[in-house]
Amino acid sequence: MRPCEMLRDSCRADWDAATDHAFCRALAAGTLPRDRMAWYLGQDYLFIEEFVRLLAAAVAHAPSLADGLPAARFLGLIAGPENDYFQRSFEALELTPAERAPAPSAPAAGFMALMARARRSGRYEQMIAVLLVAEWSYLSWGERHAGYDPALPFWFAEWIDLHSGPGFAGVVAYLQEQMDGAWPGLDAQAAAEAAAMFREAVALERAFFDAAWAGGDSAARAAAMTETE
Ligand SMILES: Cc1ncc(CO)c(N)n1
Ligand SMILES: Cc1ncsc1CCO
Repeated sequence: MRPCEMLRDSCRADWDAATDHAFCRALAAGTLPRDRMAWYLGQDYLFIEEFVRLLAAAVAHAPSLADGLPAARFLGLIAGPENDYFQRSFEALELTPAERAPAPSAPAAGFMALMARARRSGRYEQMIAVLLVAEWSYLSWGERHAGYDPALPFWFAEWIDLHSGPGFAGVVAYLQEQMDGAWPGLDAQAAAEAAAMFREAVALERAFFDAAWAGGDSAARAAAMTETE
């Protein structure tokens, strides 16, 4: 089995929950309430900066130019069309200033910390582990919903487009190859650290969709109130 498949299978329950989530099913069906999409986009945009820094670090640490170029091209997609998607969606969904710059939820804060840790490790395989989870898990749900109703509003339709199709599948295949290529050269400790990062990232993907589906801050507030009652 490929190392990347072995990693995925080591956290299969979280993987399956993250890649076939009720949040994504509602998004693709067009039934996701506006407030939940606004919460999700506001939270997701909080860590695009850490993501860009991490991806740039992977480019810097790639073993060769050929290994780094696909990541460099993908960086252009995030900095361009994906960033534009966020700005247009913020406008169309009329996000308030508070919704645009929310306090990070626990999973969003967890992602920011994990991405910073992977970047600062200086270890290419740790960087690739976090990037691979982010993109592979999103391709897995995106492909599931690529046949959406063309009447879907653009803030749902383009989020699926960004995470499906041959171009994005190529990004994921590249990240899988980078992980598989690095794996045989790792000692036991380095392999264990990269695997732990992979699993932590998958658990965070699941927790992030759970929080977005539960209603984000309103659910968190309700839970906090119940706790203090
Ligand atoms: C939480 C999260 N994971 C993955 C992606 C796709 O890169 C995203 N936009 N947000
Ligand atoms: C926007 C964003 N949020 C978390 S990761 C990321 C970039 C990859 O889609």
